[in-house]
Amino acid sequence: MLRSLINRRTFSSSALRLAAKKQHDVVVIGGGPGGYVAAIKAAQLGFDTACVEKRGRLGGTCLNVGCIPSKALLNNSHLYHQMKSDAKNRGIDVKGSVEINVEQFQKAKDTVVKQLTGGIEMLFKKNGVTYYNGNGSFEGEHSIKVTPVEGVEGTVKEESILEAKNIIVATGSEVTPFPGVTIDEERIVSSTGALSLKEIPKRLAIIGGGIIGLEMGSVYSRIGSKVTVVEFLPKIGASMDGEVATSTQKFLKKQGLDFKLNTKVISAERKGEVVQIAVENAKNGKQETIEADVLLVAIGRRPYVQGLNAEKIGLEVDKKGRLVIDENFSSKHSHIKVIGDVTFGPMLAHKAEEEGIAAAEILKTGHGHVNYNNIPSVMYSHPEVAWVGKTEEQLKEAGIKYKVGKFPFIANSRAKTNLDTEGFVKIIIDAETERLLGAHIIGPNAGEMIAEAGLALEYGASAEDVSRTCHAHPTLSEAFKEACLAAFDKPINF
Ligand SMILES: Cc1cc2nc3c(=O)[nH]c(=O)nc-3n(C[C@H](O)[C@H](O)[C@H](O)COP(=O)(O)OP(=O)(O)OC[C@H]3O[C@@H](n4cnc5c(N)ncnc54)[C@H](O)[C@@H]3O)c2cc1C
Ligand SMILES: NC(=O)c1ccc[n+]([C@@H]2O[C@H](COP(=O)([O-])OP(=O)(O)OC[C@H]3O[C@@H](n4cnc5c(N)ncnc54)[C@H](O)[C@@H]3O)[C@@H](O)[C@H]2O)c1
Repeated sequence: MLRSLINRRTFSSSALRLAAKKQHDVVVIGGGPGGYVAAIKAAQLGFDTACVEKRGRLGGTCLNVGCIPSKALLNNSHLYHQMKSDAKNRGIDVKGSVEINVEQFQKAKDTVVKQLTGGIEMLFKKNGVTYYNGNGSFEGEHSIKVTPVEGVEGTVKEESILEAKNIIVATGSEVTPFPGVTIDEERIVSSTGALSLKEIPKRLAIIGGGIIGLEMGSVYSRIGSKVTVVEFLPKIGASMDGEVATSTQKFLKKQGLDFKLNTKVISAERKGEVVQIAVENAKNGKQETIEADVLLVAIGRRPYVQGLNAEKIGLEVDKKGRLVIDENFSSKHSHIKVIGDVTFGPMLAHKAEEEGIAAAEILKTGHGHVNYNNIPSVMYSHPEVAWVGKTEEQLKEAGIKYKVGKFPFIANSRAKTNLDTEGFVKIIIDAETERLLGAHIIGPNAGEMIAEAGLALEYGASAEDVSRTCHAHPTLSEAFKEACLAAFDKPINF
């Protein structure tokens, strides 16, 4: 009896020792741009940090099925399109035909995804972050259960409990389903399926003229699909400035995309190898059926909390399914922070990353900051569309007086040299102080140029401050300087 008691004691103390091994200062659930950045920052700030990720690869939606693979397809489809339709004009004679090799097109994308996701594992090792390849769920306010995920390579072999002083939830988002439409990722696809099509569809229909619809529409239109975008609203481009959205639609139309705005999808059904989409014009009630080889459903994304067991500790969820937090990213339990797509704000990788850094800093110092007025958006079409700060519509609604300066790329020497002159820079400044309030760019490399606007906004620069800053010649960014000049005075070159 005594012996078995002693044995039991020995067992329970060794069990305690095991549990002690799995204690961490910070446990991050989710290894996307929000979670992995938060984990690295927390480790750099001196916390013993762990990150739990269930998909078997770090990097989240962004690196695996989002930003990175879509940009690979966008870049390579643009090159193909240029070689095919623009090379001759530039004095490049292509002998023989230019063809898309779908297998290699996909492989090039998969290679970069593998390299970048593997790179995060290396960064974890370098910064001392412990990586648990499994599902994380709440067992208690300070404990996370890690369980193996069936079918996932390298998943943990057995269940374990992590005790954490602090927890950061970064479980991201998933595709919003269209009621009544079954996604089979073959003929009716989400963005994930659209990134891995084995054949180029002759006809691609897209529900949703937001960023995913327009980026994927650009890819497939360039490589030969007839693309039709069905959008419920009178404008495309989700949160784009109205004038910019109209111009964007024009250049995409010129590239061959068809748009059905103010149009409601009534049903969509796969019939063998064809998808039939019944739509109705919201203005005149006219109904028609669109046939497509592939239908992409891209009507937005919704927060993802499946398998998290958030209800066990009473984490609050709002009507849109977002985990509710205060201005310090705190849930109702102040040691549990929430960041990225699973909570409020734009669903963007760089927004999630900023929050990851700020949340880790708050844990360390009590202070951390994200400027939600200065989160850039980029659509990686060609030309690119990028914007930051306020749109004209927002300023009108807020009753703020403003002035606008515009400069077209047709008057920019670098754009002309590159035979790439579509678009303009539009700067919005406060009518009185002339401080930058917003910048909206359609043009080559707009996504890089928008960083200058971000810096100007962050430091409260006026249009004159920017225009008095020497910009190299000949560069596209001179168009940004000229638009600033135009906003408070007159441009030089137009
Ligand atoms: C096609 C597409 C293109 C995009 N392009 C861009 C772009 O160009 N630029 C941009 O800024 N944004 C882009 N986005 C949006 C961007 O991907 C997201 O905003 C970003 O990934 C959000 O980061 P996150 O860390 O909040 O969530 P996610 O990246 O979704 O990561 C969350 C991770 O948590 C894991 N997880 C969830 N629950 C658990 C659990 N219980 N246990 C363990 N792990 C869990 C998930 O497996 C996932 O890997 C794109 C999205 C899509 C779909
Ligand atoms: N380059 C980038 O930064 C990038 C690229 C891709 C995705 N993302 C992010 O991913 C998220 C999801 O992208 P998304 O394009 O799916 O969403 P989105 O919110 O950008 O656009 C969805 C579009 O679908 C329309 N829509 C909604 N319901 C509809 C219906 N029933 N019928 C027709 N149209 C309908 C909306 O009006 C909107 O224009 C976004 O938050 C976006 O910021 C970013």
